[in-house]
Amino acid sequence: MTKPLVSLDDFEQHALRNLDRNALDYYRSGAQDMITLRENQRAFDRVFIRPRVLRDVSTVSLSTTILGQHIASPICIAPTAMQRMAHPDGELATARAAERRSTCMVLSSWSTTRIEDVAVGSGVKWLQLYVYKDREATRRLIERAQDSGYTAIALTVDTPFLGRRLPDIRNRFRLPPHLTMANFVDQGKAQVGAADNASGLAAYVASQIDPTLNWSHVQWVKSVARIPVLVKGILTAEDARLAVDAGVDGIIVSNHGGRQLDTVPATIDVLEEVCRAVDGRIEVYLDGGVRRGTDVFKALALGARAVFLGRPVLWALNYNGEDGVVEMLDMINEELRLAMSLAGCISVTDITRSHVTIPNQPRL
Ligand SMILES: Cc1cc2nc3c(=O)[nH]c(=O)nc-3n(C[C@H](O)[C@H](O)[C@H](O)COP(=O)(O)O)c2cc1C
Ligand SMILES: CCCCCCC(=O)C(=O)O
Repeated sequence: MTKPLVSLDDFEQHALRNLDRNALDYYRSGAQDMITLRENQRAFDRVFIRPRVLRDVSTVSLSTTILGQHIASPICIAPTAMQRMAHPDGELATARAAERRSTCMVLSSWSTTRIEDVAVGSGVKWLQLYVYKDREATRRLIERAQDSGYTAIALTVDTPFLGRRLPDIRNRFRLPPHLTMANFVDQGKAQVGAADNASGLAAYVASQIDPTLNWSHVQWVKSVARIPVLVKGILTAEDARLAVDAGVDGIIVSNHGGRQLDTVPATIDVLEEVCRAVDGRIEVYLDGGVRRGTDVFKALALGARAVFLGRPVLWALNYNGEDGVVEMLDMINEELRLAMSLAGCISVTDITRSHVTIPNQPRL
């Protein structure tokens, strides 16, 4: 008899046995020594919950809103590239699972399924954006997303160059030839082939992505988009203030899952700093290392409106496609519901700073 999966880590263990080396290493790795990658998860263990008791938790609701749109839970899906390496149904399966659980999915610019094909059903969808050297190609992505019903653009700001991911260099990472970066098929930018002594991805980024990325690009994206624009990849109070000044609609506190600059802090360690700088003027979200309902609870207590899951979605896709992602979302949502119940919170707005403590850390 097969053992039931009981935690998000079990989905990863399945993928470790099941995925080919090229895809597994690409999905799993972080940059350089992977210090930030490990910290993202470990840092949650240094935050402790201060539960309140005797508060009638017979009915607990996880529902909330992001940018004014209703979602059933503050656990959403981060953009991850090339999901059809994990399962043949790739991004379409993820979108259907997100819709079944009434949560938000952010589609990567680098999806292996077209923006229009993922725009199925009525689920909340945002498009993650990379700024190409070819500005018209970038403009077309924004326009295609808004024409297809996506309700926000998440501009990734931490990737003017690709982080150095050693396993991908060793493997000479390439996108399997039966797959494409589907949004770019008509523009000759859809293949990521093997490169000599390098990750094919790093070579692609160096040739296509605009390394001059700066705040004027944020203004440009805002001028093209008729939908809200967020910045993904903010880690400091200084940049959070600049983001508010730039008029963006939200910030995703993210270190790209530890895949860009190694040794930057864990996201949960900088969340409060960013939230204080923002001071409620726009919504702040977090991704990176969220694997438990208690992690979600801690992020909400420290100021996040919602959190986004990256790798767990890929492991769940690989495990069982759309149903696998639903199973994974149900698991972490039930963990959150239990954490809220045992901490005396019946709605996400009940979760406050007073529900967590970080021993040995001076309060900001
Ligand atoms: C395989 C993989 C691909 C990713 N692709 C993208 C991407 O295309 N765009 C982006 O902004 N972030 C991308 N990310 C970063 C995620 O959006 C997110 O920041 C990160 O995975 C969160 O950390 P977690 O994996 O620990 O949950 C990717 C992450 C992984 C693991
Ligand atoms: C412009 C950088 C592209 C990176 C592609 C996907 C990604 O974000 C990753 O982490 O891998």
